Amino acid sequence: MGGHSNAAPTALYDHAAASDAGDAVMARWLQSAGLQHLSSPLASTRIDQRLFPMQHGYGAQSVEERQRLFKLMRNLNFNGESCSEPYTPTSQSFGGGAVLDGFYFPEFREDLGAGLLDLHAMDDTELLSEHVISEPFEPSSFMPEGTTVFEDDFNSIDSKEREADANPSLFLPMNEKESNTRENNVAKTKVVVRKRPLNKKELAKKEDDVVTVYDSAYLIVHEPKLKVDLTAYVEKHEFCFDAVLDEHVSNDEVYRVTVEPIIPTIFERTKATCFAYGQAGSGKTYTMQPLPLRAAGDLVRQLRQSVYRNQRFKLWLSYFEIYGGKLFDLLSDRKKLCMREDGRQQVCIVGLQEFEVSDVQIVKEFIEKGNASRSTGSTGAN
Ligand SMILES: Nc1ncnc2c1ncn2[C@@H]1O[C@H](COP(=O)(O)OP(=O)(O)OP(=O)(O)O)[C@@H](O)[C@H]1O
Repeated sequence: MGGHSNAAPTALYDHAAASDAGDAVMARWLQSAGLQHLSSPLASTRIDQRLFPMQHGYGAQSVEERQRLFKLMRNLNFNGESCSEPYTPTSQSFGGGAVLDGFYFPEFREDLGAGLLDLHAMDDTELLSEHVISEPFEPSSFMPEGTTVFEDDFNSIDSKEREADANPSLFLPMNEKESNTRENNVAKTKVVVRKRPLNKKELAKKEDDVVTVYDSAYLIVHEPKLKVDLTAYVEKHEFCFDAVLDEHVSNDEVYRVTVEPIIPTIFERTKATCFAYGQAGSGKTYTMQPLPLRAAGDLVRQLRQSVYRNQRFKLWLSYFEIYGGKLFDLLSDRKKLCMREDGRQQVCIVGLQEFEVSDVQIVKEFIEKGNASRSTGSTGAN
């Protein structure tokens, strides 16, 4: 419990004194983020009113001010969370760059904790993290030209940080924290959507093509709807992905956009996974089936390069199916296997047959053997 431990903390808590001290703390707290002009109206109101400046159009007005206030309040929540002590004015610390380090105000916490303003639920991206730099993400084309979300954020960095940024010796190279943050912002998942053409059945029924692809990254779903007076109208829903492939794109192009770019990463001891998701008949099998063989071709080619041959890299193949909640080895007469987690939380399939392969033709034979053992069924959709 530390230095503030006592048997009845609430009995020792002086509301009036804490309120005055709280106002002073509040003023310094706001000042630390350059929001001192908000402190006087806040100081004269009750704490629960302080929590709603944004909802009531009172207090922080500009986007920048709101972001700063949100950041401050979020810090408050984080710092308060680890502490269960009653408020003690003398223990406040405002040292260093941490805004409100050690600040803890039970009344404030209670109101925050009521779920009215769940700061933990907010995503960093919404708040424009201070260390996010526009790389490696491309600016969204939905943003008006010249808009830089980071500009606001840069302005919100306090003057000390700006001084540091202006000094090239401090600014370059990036410190470890910044470089880690930047690395963490690199997308590790790529989502690619493939539109399949209308099938014979859909064409025969003269069904509408409700998906339009544009710019290889966006699609619009046209949803037919009825107004209350039964007039028909179409609602458009726009979605953006890492890539969107239209109905004219070949399986080769799918490979080039999805799997080919991750082949080199495997040789850097990275795990790579490619999976398809979609409703029955949407084209998962059609899309996925050619990929492993194409990937094997590239992998075998890479393995033959002297740099990897010398490192004794090898290619192993296994093929299993999870069907009806059970796991079957497709290269071992559909032998039923168990999936377990080892002491290091690594998922293992106990007894799964693995074959070393060094030739694409052998890979092809294994894939064909496995395909023949797969469970298939048909539905109205496929
Ligand atoms: N891009 C495409 N171009 C041409 N035909 C396609 C395309 N995608 C899918 N098809 C055809 O649509 C039908 C359904 O595709 P597929 O079997 O791959 O769907 P699925 O998502 O695997 O279905 P299920 O989940 O039921 O197994 C197949 O006849 C397939 O040949």
